[in-house]
Amino acid sequence: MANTHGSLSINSENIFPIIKKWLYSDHDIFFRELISNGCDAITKLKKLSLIGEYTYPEGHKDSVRVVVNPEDKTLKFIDTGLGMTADEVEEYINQIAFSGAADFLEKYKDKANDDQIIGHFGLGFYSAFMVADEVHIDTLSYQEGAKPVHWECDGGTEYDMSEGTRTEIGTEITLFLNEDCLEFANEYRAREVISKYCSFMPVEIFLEKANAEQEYETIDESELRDDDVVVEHIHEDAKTEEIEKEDGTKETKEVSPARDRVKINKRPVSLSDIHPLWTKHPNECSDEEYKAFYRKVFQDYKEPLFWIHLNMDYPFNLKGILYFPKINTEYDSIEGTIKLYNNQVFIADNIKEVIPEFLMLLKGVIDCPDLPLNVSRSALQNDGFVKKISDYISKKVADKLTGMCKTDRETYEKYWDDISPFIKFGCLKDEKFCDKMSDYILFKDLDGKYQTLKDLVPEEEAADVDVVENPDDKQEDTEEKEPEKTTIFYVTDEVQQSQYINLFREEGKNAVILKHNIDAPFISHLEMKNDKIKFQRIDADLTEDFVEAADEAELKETTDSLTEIFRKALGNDKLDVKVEKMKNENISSMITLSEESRRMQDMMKMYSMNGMDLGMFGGGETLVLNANNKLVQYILDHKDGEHVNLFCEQLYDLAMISHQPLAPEKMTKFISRSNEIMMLLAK
Ligand SMILES: Nc1ncnc2c1ncn2[C@@H]1O[C@H](COP(=O)(O)OP(=O)(O)OP(=O)(O)O)[C@@H](O)[C@H]1O
Repeated sequence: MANTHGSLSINSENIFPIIKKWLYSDHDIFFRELISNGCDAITKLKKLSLIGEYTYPEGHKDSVRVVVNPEDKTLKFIDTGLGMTADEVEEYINQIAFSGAADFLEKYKDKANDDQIIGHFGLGFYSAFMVADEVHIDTLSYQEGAKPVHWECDGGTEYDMSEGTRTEIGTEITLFLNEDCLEFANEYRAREVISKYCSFMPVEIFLEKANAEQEYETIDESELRDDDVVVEHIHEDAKTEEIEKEDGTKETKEVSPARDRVKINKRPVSLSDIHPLWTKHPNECSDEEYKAFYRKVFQDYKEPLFWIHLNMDYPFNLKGILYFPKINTEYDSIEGTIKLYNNQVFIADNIKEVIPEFLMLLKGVIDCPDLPLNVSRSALQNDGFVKKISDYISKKVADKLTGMCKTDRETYEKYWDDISPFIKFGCLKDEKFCDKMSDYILFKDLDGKYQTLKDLVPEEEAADVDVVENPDDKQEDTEEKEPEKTTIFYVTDEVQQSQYINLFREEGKNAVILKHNIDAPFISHLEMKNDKIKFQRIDADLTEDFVEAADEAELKETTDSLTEIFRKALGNDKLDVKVEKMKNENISSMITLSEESRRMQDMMKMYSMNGMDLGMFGGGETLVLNANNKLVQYILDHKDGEHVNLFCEQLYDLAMISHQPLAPEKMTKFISRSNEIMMLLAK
């Protein structure tokens, strides 16, 4: 072949400085591009062999070898693929790849940040110039009579091509690293990058260091494989030990038998697992394999709760495994990772255009060969196909969860506390998911029993509820009525709200426990979707079940007196006081705060900045005093008594404590007042 010198067919004077600058943020990506080109070439040759166009030489083994050479500052990528003829180098490298790179730049030159390009697919071979001043290709095509080709380019727009010296079919790409990128010739750095992008590529990948000293390992002769290079056969004699018997005599015992061992050249270990678990059929995978895969990929040594294996061929190809990790109760700290692959080539973590947002709280891998990846993220967002993938994934997750709830309720309940924040978040984010899940959301009650919304609000009851709850409320039929609602009582803190819980229990009533941050927005969402239900925290109001019927006039009089006494004692003339005759006479005082006010306060707290005065959002609480309680009666009868102020303050604080945590200065006062009261007792 005649030596050629040519000019690459692009307009720009020199695209390489642009490529370098452009893709600076993750310029380790050239590893992926070059290794996946090698894998593609190997796959193509395999196909040719399958259709009888090519026969592999004896002992052939597919591999991509990456050879780092820190002394020479080079990096080589050597594959056993189909290679290229001179014409092909001309076409694929000089013309197509360059125009690909030029197209790429043309398309994205106005985009401000490179995050908009998924994985920079389409840049391919020329990504090598992101780190190298000069690149050589040495290739030999599988085609009969093909001559080896040597190609080189020093990062300008000119290349040289001549006959090469390669004798094995395949391609070797040599990068002469520029000074800024010498790190990539470091074995450990190279290993790190290859592990990041190529852990599951479909071809074995071996990393080597040029001129490294040969390492050895010793194995049993029975384990010897054909491709091992034997250095030495070693016969090990049996090992014996002398032991003293009970009667004092000695005996020689064999501790390990004689064996034949072989010293061999250390076997290279592939950096890629060419059959990742997601490519297998779910029936072929054991629980242990799923767990081991999880540990390996996510470096998480806590066991996942369970997993969903996605496996579909139609209408698009998608495989993957989603794990539900064990989380703590604060959903803010859940940090998931969904790794996206395209034909076992890693693309990126957490691409929100493809993976539904709420699923990012999980950990998992998704391989979708049909994804159009050489487009910008904004284009992906508007791509109907991508939306279908995303919908499919969330549908599958809902199916798995509902299926589990139906067929294995016990396990579902066992996991519920861990998975509920995730499911509730999903319901807030994805209407379809919410609709599918709505009958499978569990509510844990005060007895630790799990119930669905249907159990809590049977349909007939919801429809008839006006008869039950509001017998007097027979409005004119013509007027449009608000639908009557069933109230579901809930507890957010079992310790703090224990006084109310006890009241509920005494009356044989139940409540559900909703103590996670996500529950507040979640119940609002449920109320919005279902106009027959209303959630009310257990301390929002005293329901009629807890109080006795009383003479209204008498109660009003008592209320007026107690209001005056308490307002004076607490120095708060806006204090709301309500007096009730409660069935349980041991309760002296309680705080109620209407559901609406409390939710508003909680919301304000959540959105308020640090250091913002929350005092302005306080208030609205009502102090409920029990007219049946002896201490309250004492106060009423001794309003000018010596210690009445002390009692009033203490009663108020005691009521407040079971409603919300006391502010620091109030807590200090409460403690010193308690001491004072004990002192009085001691006298
Ligand atoms: N190691 C290789 N062995 C054989 N052919 C190769 C090799 N590397 C590149 N080629 C040829 O050069 C072409 C251009 O490569 P390049 O990496 O630029 O783009 P691509 O692989 O087609 O697409 P992508 O953008 O997805 O990488 C390839 O399509 C292939 O035909």
